[in-house]
Amino acid sequence: MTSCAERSAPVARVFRGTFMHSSGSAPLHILEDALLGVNEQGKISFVGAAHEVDCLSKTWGFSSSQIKELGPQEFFMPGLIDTHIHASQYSYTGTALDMPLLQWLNTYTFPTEANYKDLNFSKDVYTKVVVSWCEKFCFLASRLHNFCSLFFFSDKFGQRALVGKVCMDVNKAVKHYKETPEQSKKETNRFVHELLRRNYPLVMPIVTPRFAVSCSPQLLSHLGDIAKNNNLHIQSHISENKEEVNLVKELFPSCQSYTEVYRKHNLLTDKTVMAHGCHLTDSELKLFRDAGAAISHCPNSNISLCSGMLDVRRVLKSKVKLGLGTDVAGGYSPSMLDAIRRALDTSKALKIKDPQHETLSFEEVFRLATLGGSQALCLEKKTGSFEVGKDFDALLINPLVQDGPFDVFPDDIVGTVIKAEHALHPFDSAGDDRNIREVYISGKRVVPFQKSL
Ligand SMILES: Nc1nc2[nH]cnc2c(=O)[nH]1
Ligand SMILES: [Zn+2]
Repeated sequence: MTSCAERSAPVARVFRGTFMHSSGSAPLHILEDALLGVNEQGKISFVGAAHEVDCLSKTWGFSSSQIKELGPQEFFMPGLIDTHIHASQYSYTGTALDMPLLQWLNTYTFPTEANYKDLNFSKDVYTKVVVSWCEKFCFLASRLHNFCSLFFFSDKFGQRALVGKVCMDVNKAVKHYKETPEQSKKETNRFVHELLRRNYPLVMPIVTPRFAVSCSPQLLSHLGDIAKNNNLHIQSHISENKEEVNLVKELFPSCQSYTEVYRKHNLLTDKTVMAHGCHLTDSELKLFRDAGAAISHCPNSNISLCSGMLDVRRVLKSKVKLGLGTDVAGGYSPSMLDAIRRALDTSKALKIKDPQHETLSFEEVFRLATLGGSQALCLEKKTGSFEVGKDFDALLINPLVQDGPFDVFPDDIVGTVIKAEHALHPFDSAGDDRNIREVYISGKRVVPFQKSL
């Protein structure tokens, strides 16, 4: 909480109610009857107790009529951060999950993604993607063609996003769906510079080699150079399935491990997030930790494609940064609430296999979906929790919404700190969009949508 005395810029919004968020020291903090101020730049100016209202209003120059009061059962939580999702696979979400990874890519993914050459098709899908995913801040992995419309729509709808152009120059199954290393380098440079030139406040480029199987060493080197020269984020896939791991060993015989392939090409940095990592060895986890690179845990996809089960406890003990991802369409749900549930399920399945396994707590998974995601994307100074100076990225949750997905009995959730926690559990376990009354990104309310958008 901030003291009453430190004032910088005037506040634009003040909220009073319950706030739930995480920190490095505790997976869940519940601030009851708190006041939170947001300045005109969308940053959190102060977090204080409601009984300090007189002092805070004098310091920050707001009147009591400006305070927006939450209902007794409502609470704010940080926005859910999806650290890995394929915008271009949105059109077949929930279908075609009957094959293991490499066959699935060849049979469904590559032919579908090749259709994005059609500008109308790509615009149609990308608008729906950004609108339907607005309950969280996405991290969108785009593909070879027409990716520019994706960052345009992200900006238009006030979405925070890292947008990548998928790069691949090896594709034996769908031969027309690939580029040469030179084309891929040129297009990535064009994409990066166009996006940087537009200077969108919340949309940034991310360098995206698809994965080592579909990239030549030459292409990996080009992409590593682009990321390094422009200090960019990097995303890819790693050690998702055992067949893929063995194939990478064959394709890159001079590298000690899959992780080494990326490290050698300057693609393992503190701004790297790699999806999956189910089969990483201890020495690979050490490479991740040393580089400050992160893993995106995508449990729905890992189960749906029978890829493996990531031992999150082991990753956390190795001090590797970790967030959650939906990995649509390998994962069949674009909801981060689903990712939370599947992460808990996977942790429990590991316990069934090995009774010594220490399952993740509900609160730990909540932290992975919020603060963990911001750390994985190297955005923890900007978002992920309600700290002064961070952007106000938040969901306003009403567990008692009429005709909602579950019943909560008001007497159970109003009152003490222990009881307030009981509002979060049913939302995370059984809630859905109906419970998300409002979404704020960088202080701006983006849901419900404004008609002018
Ligand atoms: N789940 C998943 N894994 C991949 N590995 C390489 N490409 C992909 C993809 O599109 N989805
Ligand atoms: Zn993926």
